[in-house]
Amino acid sequence: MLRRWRPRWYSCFVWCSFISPTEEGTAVTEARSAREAAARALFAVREEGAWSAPALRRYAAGLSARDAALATALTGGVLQNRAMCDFYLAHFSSIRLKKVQPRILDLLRLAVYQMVWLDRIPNAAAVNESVALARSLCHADKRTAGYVNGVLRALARSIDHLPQPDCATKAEYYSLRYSHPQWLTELYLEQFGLKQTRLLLEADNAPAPTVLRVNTLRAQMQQVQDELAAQGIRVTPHACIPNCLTVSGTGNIEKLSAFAQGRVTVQDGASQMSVYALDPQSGNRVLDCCAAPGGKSFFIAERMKNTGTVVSCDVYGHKLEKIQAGAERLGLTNIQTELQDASEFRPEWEGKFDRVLCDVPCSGMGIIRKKPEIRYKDEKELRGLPGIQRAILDNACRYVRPGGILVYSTCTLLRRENEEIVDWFAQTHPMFQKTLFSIPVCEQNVEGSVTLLPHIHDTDGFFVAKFRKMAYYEDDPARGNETGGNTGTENRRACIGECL
Ligand SMILES: C[S@@+](CC[C@H](N)C(=O)[O-])C[C@H]1O[C@@H](n2cnc3c(N)ncnc32)[C@H](O)[C@@H]1O
Repeated sequence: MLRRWRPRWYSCFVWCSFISPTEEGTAVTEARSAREAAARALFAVREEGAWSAPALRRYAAGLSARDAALATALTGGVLQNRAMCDFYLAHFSSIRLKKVQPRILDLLRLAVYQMVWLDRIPNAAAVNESVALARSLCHADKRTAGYVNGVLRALARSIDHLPQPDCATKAEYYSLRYSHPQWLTELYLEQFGLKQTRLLLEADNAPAPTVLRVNTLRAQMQQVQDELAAQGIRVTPHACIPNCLTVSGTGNIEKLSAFAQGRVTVQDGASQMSVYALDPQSGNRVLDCCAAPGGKSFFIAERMKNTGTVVSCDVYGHKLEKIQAGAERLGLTNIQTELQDASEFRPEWEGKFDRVLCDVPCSGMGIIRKKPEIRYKDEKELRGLPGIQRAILDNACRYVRPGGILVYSTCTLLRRENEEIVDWFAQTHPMFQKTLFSIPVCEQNVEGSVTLLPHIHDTDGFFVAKFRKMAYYEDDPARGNETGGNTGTENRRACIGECL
């Protein structure tokens, strides 16, 4: 029997309020109850591929804070336990789940989650509400409503002796128990082994901390901490990352004066680590080639004390507006946005940047804690990512000046998008050497690359690799060919072999 979890209202609310300030939704019908908001959000995730957090923000807009928190808990709970919900439903349903209307199945899951995982909601309320929602949101006829009622009442009668999973393999069991797709569980087992995989999957279904990074150009950490505490927000300095506060009970962060007036940015610790690895210096010229919505560009610009230039690119024009709005809010004038495909060469940028950050598009499997629906993305659609990542890295490395720094990062944990990419890069670009670096969340120095894990570092799952481009001898004839891209062994022999 699974442990019956108490709803964690408080963490759920934090999760709800984590919504990126730049994510916008279109006008939609506001729900009249927490369960309706949750149901509509689940429909939007499955039918439109929407992110649950902004969908919820839209549907729960007219609800009280308490009901909005319940809607968040229900939506997150179903997404985190969908496979287990289906396992129970399959046991009590007379119809194969594949044959059940998808929206009806969402409503059944919503009820099962309340009945099995939450202990403050009476089973009868969960059943009746789902039947009512089947009528109001799915126009269920008498037969369908009877089916929903029948399945859920049968489950309610067996609530204290529910069936147990009986799986042939660990991958199958973990996949079911933690509701992660089997392909992902298998890859994790291969990469991390049994114990670490279990801890990782568990962490993926746990609430994530909300980290605010203080904009030290505008305020000191203590000042912001006092300001937030005075507003009744639970706030503590981050255990190891400088100028960061871990907060809860914030409500909508965008509405806080500290946020609106640019004293803080919401940024997970992991995301900050690629900037620590990049180590931008005052006066540098930095290229952030996949920059939107801009979190890392902002931190780079702040670390450069608003000097030098950060060229922040994205392939989508509308996303550049988000970077511009964020820079304005934070008072950063050294950010310049450019619409640019990072895999297409800009000759005038060749060798012109002190630092280049490739925070590439990725499968996002490291941020399942914050976006639980990511796990349900179609694996086939993710297979093209390594090709895109290689093309971006292969091109962007050409912009690094000799002696300059190149950082590659992703918010995923899949080896094919991380280690395999940087190993390929190191082999095919001998001008670039993996470099030792230190970051606040790791006690030891990092040798070339690091994978951050939610259950170990209490950050998003993240990967960072750092390279330095070697320089040539002044009198070397090969110097004219210092593109860094596809440099051959001949050129490598001509390198100083040491970083400037
Ligand atoms: C992981 S996100 C970057 C997050 C960003 N660095 C931050 O910290 O806010 C990847 C970004 O790359 C952009 N992107 C995807 N393909 C790209 C390409 N070929 N060239 C440039 N940007 C691209 C996406 O639009 C997305 O905004």
